[in-house]
Amino acid sequence: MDEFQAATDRFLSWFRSMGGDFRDDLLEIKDLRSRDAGRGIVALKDIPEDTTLFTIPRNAIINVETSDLSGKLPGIFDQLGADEDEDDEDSVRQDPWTSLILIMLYEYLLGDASRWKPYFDVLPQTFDTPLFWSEAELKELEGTCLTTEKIGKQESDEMLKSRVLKVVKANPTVFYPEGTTHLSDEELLALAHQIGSTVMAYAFDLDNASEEGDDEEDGWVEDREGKTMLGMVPMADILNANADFNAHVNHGDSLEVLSLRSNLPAGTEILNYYGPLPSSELLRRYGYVTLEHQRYDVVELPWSLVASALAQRLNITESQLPKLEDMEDYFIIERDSGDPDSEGRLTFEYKLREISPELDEQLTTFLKALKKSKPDAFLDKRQRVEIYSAAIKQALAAKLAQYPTTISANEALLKKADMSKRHRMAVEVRLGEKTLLQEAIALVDGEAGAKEEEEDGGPATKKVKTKA
Ligand SMILES: C[S@@+](CC[C@H](N)C(=O)[O-])C[C@H]1O[C@@H](n2cnc3c(N)ncnc32)[C@H](O)[C@@H]1O
Repeated sequence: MDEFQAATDRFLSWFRSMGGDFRDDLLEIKDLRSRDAGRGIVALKDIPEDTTLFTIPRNAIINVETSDLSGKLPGIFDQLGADEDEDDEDSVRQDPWTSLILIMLYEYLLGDASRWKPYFDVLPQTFDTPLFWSEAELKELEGTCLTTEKIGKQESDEMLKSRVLKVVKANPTVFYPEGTTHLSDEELLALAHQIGSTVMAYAFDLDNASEEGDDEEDGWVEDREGKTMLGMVPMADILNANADFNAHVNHGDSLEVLSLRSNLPAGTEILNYYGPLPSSELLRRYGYVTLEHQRYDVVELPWSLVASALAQRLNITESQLPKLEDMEDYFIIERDSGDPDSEGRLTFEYKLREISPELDEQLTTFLKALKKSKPDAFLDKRQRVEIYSAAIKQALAAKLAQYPTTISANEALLKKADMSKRHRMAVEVRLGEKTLLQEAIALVDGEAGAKEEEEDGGPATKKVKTKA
């Protein structure tokens, strides 16, 4: 038996010793590394709807309530969520994130003495999230929503140093068991990143036991800025996830994972749901992409591209364009993708129905202001409509040109067998965004034609609103 399987077996016995229930008559934890999916849980038999697949007692969860660290450093966790005290130089403000990272660091450094050691042995040590990509790998994401700022390496370095490392270094006797070697700053930061990334991809937002029945978002962390309690939930986090999913986590006295579908055939992977995330965000948080998430892809169109297209169309310099208050810098373009059905299936026919209501509003206001400040900028409504469509189309084309390769080059790349996982994922993110941009250009062309007909007194196409 290889070490991977041995670690899985130790984890399963430990899970049971903590009071966890796992239906091994129905399920198995499988090695899915051949398809880059780590461990996952697969049905051994056909499973009917609403079957409880496994149950996790709350004492098996790692969080502020179960780890001894909160008893050892009460001051740190008592002020969870409180505002930073500017006058107190020693005060280090913690949020649900940083407190869970501290707790995980503490338990990890305890080694064999941690109650959760067999669980740590099945958690990952390497990640494919862009935070860990080389400069050359990151270059493949050029043009996409995953900007350096969004990936946030510098920001997370600073956050970990000021809130996590500071606490560890101030309390060495708490974090380092007797006789263990203290880590250098560099080693500690690397470990904090590893743990931070585990929390990002594995932690659950824990509903309070008393709020039973409130199962919105299946308990997965959705609002990472919020003040809710985060926890690591062994076994529930062995589940992989997709936009098309078939299981659901119920938060009660214990956490229960239930099947969602009227029938889950033997051999099916049990899948959780991380929410309607675009490929870029799935990659940023979890380090993978899937075909099913592509419907949720988004593009960020900068206003600067629209403004420079306008200036070019009107034959004026950008500095001659009006300056309005409260201008948006970016506009999100996304399809109307609907929601998965009650069994987690993607039955809704997704479609791009409008470019962006916010861009429409800003551009319309902008063109009105332009007409006021430069009455000869365009003659009539028809010309304004033409300029409106042409500027958006030109901005979309300019955005399309910001990606390193064309759609056909991307498609050819994806047919190559020898691409690295990270390169392939970057190409898929790029391709998804470019496909959406092409749909957007086609939509503008269609709408421009319809508007011209409307101006000429012909039939008008009714604009359909996208989801709220
Ligand atoms: C909560 S864990 C799931 C268990 C994980 N497979 C493991 O072996 O520990 C989330 C991580 O699993 C992987 N993952 C989840 N769903 C996946 C999927 N549908 N395809 C590929 N990898 C997936 C990603 O690496 C993600 O960061």
